[in-house]
Amino acid sequence: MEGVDYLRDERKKSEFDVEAMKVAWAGSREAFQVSDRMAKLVANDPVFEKFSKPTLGRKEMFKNTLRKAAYAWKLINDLHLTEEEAKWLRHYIDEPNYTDLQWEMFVPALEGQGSEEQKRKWLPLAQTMQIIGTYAQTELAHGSNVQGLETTATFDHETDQFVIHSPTLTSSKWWPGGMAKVATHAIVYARLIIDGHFYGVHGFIVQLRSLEDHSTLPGITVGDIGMKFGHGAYNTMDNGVLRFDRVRIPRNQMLMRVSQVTKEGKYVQSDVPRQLAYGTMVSVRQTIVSDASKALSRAVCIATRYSAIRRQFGSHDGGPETQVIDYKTQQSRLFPLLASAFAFRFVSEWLKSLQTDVKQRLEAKDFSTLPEAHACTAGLKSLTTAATADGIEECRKLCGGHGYLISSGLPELYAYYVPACTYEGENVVMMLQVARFLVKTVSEMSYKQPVGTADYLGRMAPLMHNNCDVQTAEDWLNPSAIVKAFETRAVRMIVDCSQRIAKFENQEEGFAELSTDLVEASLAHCQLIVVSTFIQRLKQEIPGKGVKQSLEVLCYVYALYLLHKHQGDFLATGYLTSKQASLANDQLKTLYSKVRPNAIALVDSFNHTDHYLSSVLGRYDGNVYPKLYEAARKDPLNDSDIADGINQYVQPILKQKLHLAKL
Ligand SMILES: CCCCCCC/C=C/C(=O)SCCNC(=O)CCNC(=O)[C@H](O)C(C)(C)COP(=O)(O)OP(=O)(O)OC[C@H]1O[C@@H](n2cnc3c(N)ncnc32)[C@H](O)[C@@H]1OP(=O)(O)O
Ligand SMILES: Cc1cc2nc3c(=O)[nH]c(=O)nc-3n(C[C@H](O)[C@H](O)[C@H](O)COP(=O)(O)OP(=O)(O)OC[C@H]3O[C@@H](n4cnc5c(N)ncnc54)[C@H](O)[C@@H]3O)c2cc1C
Repeated sequence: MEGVDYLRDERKKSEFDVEAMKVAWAGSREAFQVSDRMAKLVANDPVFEKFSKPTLGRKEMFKNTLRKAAYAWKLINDLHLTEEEAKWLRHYIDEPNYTDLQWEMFVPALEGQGSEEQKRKWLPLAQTMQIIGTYAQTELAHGSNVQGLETTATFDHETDQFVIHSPTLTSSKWWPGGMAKVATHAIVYARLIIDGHFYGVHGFIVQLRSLEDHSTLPGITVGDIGMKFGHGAYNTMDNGVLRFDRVRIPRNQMLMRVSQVTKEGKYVQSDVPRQLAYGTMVSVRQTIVSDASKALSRAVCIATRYSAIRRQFGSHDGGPETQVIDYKTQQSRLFPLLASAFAFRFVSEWLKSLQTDVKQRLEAKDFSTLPEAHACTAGLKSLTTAATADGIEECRKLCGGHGYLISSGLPELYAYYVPACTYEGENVVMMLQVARFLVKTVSEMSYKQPVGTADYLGRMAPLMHNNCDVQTAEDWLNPSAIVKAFETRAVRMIVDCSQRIAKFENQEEGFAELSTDLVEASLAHCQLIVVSTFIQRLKQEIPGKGVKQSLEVLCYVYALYLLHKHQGDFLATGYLTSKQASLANDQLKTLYSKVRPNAIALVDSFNHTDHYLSSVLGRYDGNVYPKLYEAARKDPLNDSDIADGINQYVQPILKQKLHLAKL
């Protein structure tokens, strides 16, 4: 039998309706149809082929990406694609480029931080790509600490302008995507100075390049920061360095929704919280959570299909060897990742609805849920990107040696994905923001009832004293037993930290001293959110034969895998006995055997095209070995029998007339 037959047989084992599961994964039939249509559009268009990428040099690679982006823009216009369709189209092209910054950061920053007048002027230009923008916040010496940025924007009364300046080498803007070669404009974050007084960091719209000939404008020095991790991966993006030598911009190019500077040089703070100036980061963090499920599902799809095809050991009397997916160890590494992909998918949907709610409230000047939204996006960004980056690497290992080949799709995916742990808020720094929110919530509880994702903190008294009542492995197949375990673990970890911080005279010092424990407590809180969201999702109607049941199994896998992985926390906080933890692990193993027959159908439900996967190991048809051969044959080293350099450097060695005795 060949891989093709193995996958065909696997698909027959499925116990649920795959087409209905595709809809459950996508969120709705409409969402499925849009993403499916765009995936096929990209996969079937030769302009978007990506197999040649690993053999291209940086300049060719960059130019090729520009070509694809231009073609995509033409398609978007010619086919009158909706915003949603255009988003999916760009996603499936699968090459980081300047348009990511344009649509994910530049436009949202204008929308979220611009005044009505500014939006009227700048948004149409950006939305029609008459200007191309980037988000220039990070500097050589400061990324996480936004208030530490050094670039200055000094108000000049006489000319009614701001003077944007990079006073030091370390104030050079460093990292912004699309900035080195493409962007014509940037939203530059700089310290506002009026009459010698500092007014904190604000965003300013600054033109970098001529709209006539694309040359850099006077006072601007801009370039690329150099190659990044991996060969292809993020190197299609021109991350840039930028310096200003007293560049002047009109006063009305400071983003003025949150605060304004008048003609007289008066600083006016609107009646909105200053944190709204960080709003772009919050909205992108939500997108990053959604992207985590896409990247993880992609790696899991490759590793699962290949694990069903790959056979090692266990052959008796010349019979077939064991499919590696049947090894319990393979299942215990792979299936939690499969479950995590679904968990991240559902939590990202929930986070999106939370954001929509916050946006509506902000418009009505209700800022009460802003801290929670910040904590949720920061924490879930951190949790999902860390787990996805680790998960992709685990999938590579699950594919053995072939996983290390570029043609497996996994090394490129990993190199492309890992910076998500750093950009848009370094993961530990983000978890500390969650910790700040939790500690503050606990400290305010005597007069303010916690709500939303923190409401369980309001049930502190019972949660601090109850014990788990699970007695058999089956008892763990109970959503309320699971939620209670996760709530109790989180509450006890948070309260423990809060109590220890309270003993410090200086609370900030206490926070710093306990930061390692605080990060763990924040992770426990965020895991509770993911687990609860998965459980809540299952309470909704989910049509299709066996779909809900399969998702229930995955939900339990996700929760009990976390419980097993972090059993130290669960035991240390005293809620579980070691017997109960061990019963959870027994149940987990039973659940793996329920996932097993559905594994291939579950990864088919992601609806990933072969183009998107770009993996010989993850091919839908399972025709792995012949295609591995074919991909290898295409390597430039195989163009000729005698490679360049052999005659020059190898033959002379071979032809030496040295005698062994003389060596
Ligand atoms: C999917 C497409 C991908 C596109 C490509 C991605 C390209 C990448 C782009 C980038 O990376 S852009 C640069 C991103 N940079 C960051 O994310 C920087 C991270 N740092 C920060 O966000 C902040 O500086 C900080 C770490 C949150 C600290 O901020 P600051 O020092 O100003 O504040 P604090 O004094 O700590 O906090 C004050 C107060 O405000 C709360 N808060 C902080 N941020 C927010 C927010 N975004 N929304 C609401 N509230 C916020 C914070 O918790 C404090 O609250 P209290 O404790 O006072 O209640
Ligand atoms: C691929 C890529 C694309 C990017 N694109 C953009 C872009 O378009 N625009 C833009 O403006 N920026 C961009 N960035 C920059 C990115 O946002 C920053 O790198 C990120 O915010 C992290 O900041 P940093 O580099 O200063 O890390 P640092 O803060 O220097 O982190 C270094 C270490 O210090 C630790 N640390 C820092 N502060 C604390 C603390 N308070 N407590 C405990 N530990 C701490 C961190 O956990 C980390 O381990 C990009 C970065 C990458 C990698």
